[in-house]
Order: sequence, then structure tokens, then C-alpha cells
Amino acid sequence: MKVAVLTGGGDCPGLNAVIRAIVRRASEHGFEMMGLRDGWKGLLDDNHFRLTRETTSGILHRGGTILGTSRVNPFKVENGLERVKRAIERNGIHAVIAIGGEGTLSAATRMSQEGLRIVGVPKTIDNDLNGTDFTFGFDTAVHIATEAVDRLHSTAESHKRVIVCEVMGRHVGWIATYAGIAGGADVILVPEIPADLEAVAQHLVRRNAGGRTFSIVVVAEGTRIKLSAEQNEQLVTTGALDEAGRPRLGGVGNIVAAEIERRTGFETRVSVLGHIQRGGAPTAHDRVLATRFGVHACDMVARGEFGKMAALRGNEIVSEELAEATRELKRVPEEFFKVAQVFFG
Ligand SMILES: Nc1ncnc2c1ncn2[C@@H]1O[C@H](COP(=O)(O)OP(=O)(O)OP(=O)(O)O)[C@@H](O)[C@H]1O
Ligand SMILES: O=P(O)(O)OC[C@H]1O[C@](O)(CO)[C@@H](O)[C@@H]1O
Ligand SMILES: [Mg+2]
Repeated sequence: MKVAVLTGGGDCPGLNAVIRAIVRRASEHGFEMMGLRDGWKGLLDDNHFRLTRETTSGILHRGGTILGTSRVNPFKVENGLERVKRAIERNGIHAVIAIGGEGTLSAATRMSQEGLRIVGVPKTIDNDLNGTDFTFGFDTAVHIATEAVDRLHSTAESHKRVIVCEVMGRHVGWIATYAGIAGGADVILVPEIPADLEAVAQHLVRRNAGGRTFSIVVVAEGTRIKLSAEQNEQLVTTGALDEAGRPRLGGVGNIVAAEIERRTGFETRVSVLGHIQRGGAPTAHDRVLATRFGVHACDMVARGEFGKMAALRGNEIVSEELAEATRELKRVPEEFFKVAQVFFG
């Protein structure tokens, strides 16, 4: 039986660990494995290669994805679905394992509703996928961001400055909240709550008056800000679009830093972590989670459990409906964020 695997959306640490686990389990099931290049594009362009134990050995700890990735949406390409179906038929592919975030798995949900045999694996540093307690990649990103916040603390303290650290998180503030709590940030700004910059400035002034002469502000790139009473809350974008046609985010940290300096008079700096959070080796936690997801996904194919994705519930790996996983984003709950807010005062 031939099974194809693809990685779609932004890359994240642990993708190679999943691919390796799928291929290793597949050899026990007697599956022939095929790697699709660059996400759904690999099916549209019929671009793939054979995955074997040999070609996937030594990749467990490596960042990125040996399959390549893209944000190409098969439903936005002319005759996309037909081209995908033809490639599956022509190559005798029994099932496709799609490793991706909410975008890739939304496409997987639609493919599965069209009758294709699809199994999903949840990945993303953003941790915004519904239906799973955690995605792999998130733990690594949080470790990197936490180390950055720790390092910013010592220099902010020496110079008596405010330092704004911009982290990733397009729709949700999981990385900002975790790294902010773990790194002891003084303010955390997330996409779930539009930022009130005047309140932030006043808070920093109060901190300063209380003798704390430096502050760390963590802001997720997707946080909406309101600069004046007349203006609406807005996302900060670079002006360019990404491959999927969405505005490219980035720059909110600079605006927050400039506003803090203008409103408080405190010397302020900004540090944008960007893709450093997504590159390089996965943590041990992400390697284990990715490996468990990969083995489970392969077993799902063997059991004929299609239209579902591997998911983490507590410490169990379970199968979750793709439609449920992509129904809505998993945002940081208010109760969780309130824990972080205890330390803002
Ligand atoms: N509702 C949808 N239905 C079908 N395809 C979608 C949908 N939403 C997004 N996609 C497509 O899925 C692909 C990947 O989406 P996206 O760029 O959001 O990555 P992702 O898999 O969500 O990972 P991440 O957001 O972590 O980078 C893109 O081609 C995107 O156009
Ligand atoms: O720069 P890229 O690769 O388009 O991706 C940026 C986006 O991808 C993510 O890292 C998710 O994978 C988001 O946090 C971020 O908005
Ligand atoms: Mg996405």
C-alpha cells in the first residue's frame, strides 16, 4: 500500500521527527512511503520522491522539513482538486498524511469531505489548533523566546530601559503568554486582547515610581493596537502579502516601543525574534510529541481512520475529527491570561 506525506504552512521544529516516525512505523505495516514536495503543491505538480528508512535516518533532531513546505492552497488553484485527485490516482496513493497547521488541515478537511483518504498531524509554533492540547514546535519556540526574555532582562536592568520583545503569533498569544510568564515579563500583549497603549504606559510609569527602573514588554506580532481615541484597532503589517495572499505581519514591536517612549519618556528598545523562533533543533519534548504523533498517524492509516488527525489529550495520543480541529482557532483562554496578569502589577 502506498502512503504519501506532506508538510504545509510555516515550518516548525519537529517536522523531521514526525516524518522519520511515520516512515519507521510504515515499514512495520509494510507501507511504501512517498514524500510530497512543498505541501499540497507536491500533489498539484506531481512532485515527489520515495521515503525510506535510509533517507529518513539522522533527521530526528534537525530543524525544518526534508519535504519542503509552501502555503499553496489547492482550492485556490485552477482545477486544484481535480489535479490532486488525478495525481493520487496516477500514483496509486492509498492515503495522504498531511502535517500542518489550521490552514493546511482546513484544506485536508475539505479534501476528506471530497472523499479522499486523509490523516492529519497537528504542527505549528503558534499552538492555535483546536482539538489538541498542544502542537509540536510550540515548546521549542517558547524555550527560544523565554531565553530571549531572560537575556533582555539583564541588559534592560543595567541600562534602566524598557525593552519590547516581539514574538510570533498571528492569531493567538500562546507563545507571548508562555514566554512572558516563564521570563517574568512586566507586560504581555496578545492578539486576543487589543492593546491599550495608554494603560501600558501608565503601568510602566507606576512601576518606575515604585523603584523598578526597567521593564520588559512581550508583544505577539498579531496584537491589534489603537493609537488614538479616533482610530480603530489595527494590525501592524509590512504592507506585503504572503504566498497565501494574507498580509505579512511584523512591526508591532517598533510601534509599541515608540509609543512607550513618547508617552513615558523612558528610553526604550525593541527586539524582534522573528524566524529564530521557528528554526533549528526541536526540544526533547517536541521530538517526543512529534514521534508519538507520527506513529499514531501511521496506525490511523492502517486502521482506516480517515478524516481525523492525531491529537494530544492529557498525556494520551488520540484521534480527533479534522472538522472539529479546524472549526475554530484555539485562543488563550481569559482564565489562563489572568494568571499572567497577576504579575503585571
Ligand atoms: N479554510 C481553508 N480551506 C482550505 N485551505 C486553506 C484554508 N485556510 C488556509 N488554507 C490553505 O492552507 C495552506 C497553509 O495555511 P497556513 O499558511 O495558514 O499554514 P498552516 O498550515 O496553518 O501553518 P501555520 O499557520 O502554522 O504556518 C495555505 O495554502 C492556505 O491557503
Ligand atoms: O514569515 P512566514 O513564513 O510567512 O510566517 C510567519 C507566520 O508563520 C507563523 O510562524 C506560524 O507558522 C506565524 O506565527 C507567523 O505569523
Ligand atoms: Mg495558519
